[in-house]
Amino acid sequence: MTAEIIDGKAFAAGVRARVGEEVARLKQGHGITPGLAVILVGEDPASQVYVKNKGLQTVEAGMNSYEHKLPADVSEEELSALIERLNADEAVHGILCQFPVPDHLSETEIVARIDPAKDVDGLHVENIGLLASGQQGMVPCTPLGCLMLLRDRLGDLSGKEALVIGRSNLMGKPMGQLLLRDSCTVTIAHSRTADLAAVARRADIVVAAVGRAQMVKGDWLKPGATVIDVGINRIPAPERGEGKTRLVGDCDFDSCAEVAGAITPVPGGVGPMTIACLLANTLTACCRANGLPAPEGLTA
Ligand SMILES: NC(=O)C1=CN([C@@H]2O[C@H](COP(=O)(O)OP(=O)(O)OC[C@H]3O[C@@H](n4cnc5c(N)ncnc54)[C@H](OP(=O)(O)O)[C@@H]3O)[C@@H](O)[C@H]2O)C=CC1
Ligand SMILES: Nc1nc(=O)c2c([nH]1)NC[C@@H]1CN(c3ccc(C(=O)N[C@@H](CCC(=O)O)C(=O)O)cc3)C=[N+]21
Repeated sequence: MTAEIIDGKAFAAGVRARVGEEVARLKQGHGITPGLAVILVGEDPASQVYVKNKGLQTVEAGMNSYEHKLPADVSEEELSALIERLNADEAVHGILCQFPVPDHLSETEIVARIDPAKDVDGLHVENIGLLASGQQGMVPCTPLGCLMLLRDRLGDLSGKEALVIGRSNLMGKPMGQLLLRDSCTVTIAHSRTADLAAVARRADIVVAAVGRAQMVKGDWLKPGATVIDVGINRIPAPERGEGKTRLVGDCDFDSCAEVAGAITPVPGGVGPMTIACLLANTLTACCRANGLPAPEGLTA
């Protein structure tokens, strides 16, 4: 069997277009423009690229983008003061602090200071609690993007055996919650899981969020399984020239594509969906802040 390639890049473009239409409607009907503030601490080159892309796509969707670049040695007090200002700013509906941050700052503390209603990353304990208890909050962007791709391919997910590999707060845990909410039978695996290959062989859905290049092999999969590869790993690519690198996922794409029914590529799979869902979450937050119904199909 040769898997269908799930085109996350094209799907994400569709989500962004839909967000753009809803933003235009908000502007016309209510005179409101959603705004997203992104905070970048330090000068990590990969983070700079992501933040730039987020800003460009935010503006493309018709929303306001506010970038706050802080020096790597910014104090916790200064960062907190900025978050307080953004919490109070009515033009700002979403706030994201790009991670990782330098070691002297605490990601937990940063997230705790963001107004939960503006927490478009869905990382605040209030949003985690709302998701875990089946209530409406902000859902983390990457799991939301994965869920959209799965629903699009499989329709109703109820009764499916789903395996999430990885238990991080950012990815594995919320992904498990979302799949449970859609009535999958969910297994969350991690570094202590015994015989991961045997667990994977039962799964109709495999979401890999491990951070280990090409770890999941084709012979671990149930034939026809749907595979969502969240991993973004840069590995040496001497075939492209000396010192060159390329991006690969957590799945060994070639062997997995022989067995899976469908699989997301890296790049061009989950990554673009993350940014599209960030825009969708900002729109959702803006609607809720203004007492308007959030557009359907753009949240979980
Ligand atoms: N496409 C996108 O938009 C995004 C991509 N990513 C990518 O997704 C990947 C995961 O990210 P994140 O969740 O933040 O990573 P973390 O490092 O926070 O979590 C990794 C998880 O994988 C588990 N793990 C590690 N090794 C193994 C193993 N050998 N077998 C089984 N499980 C293992 C760990 O288990 P334990 O808890 O036991 O240590 C941990 O729960 C990364 O490649 C990251 O770059 C992340 C966010 C967004
Ligand atoms: N507060 C916070 N929230 C995040 O959601 C967050 C973060 N910090 N820090 C870093 C991770 C990683 N992340 C990605 C987003 C887009 C792509 C993406 O667009 N990837 C492209 C390729 C990009 C490239 O070529 O480098 C793709 O997969 O096709 C990847 C990874 C969001 N993260």
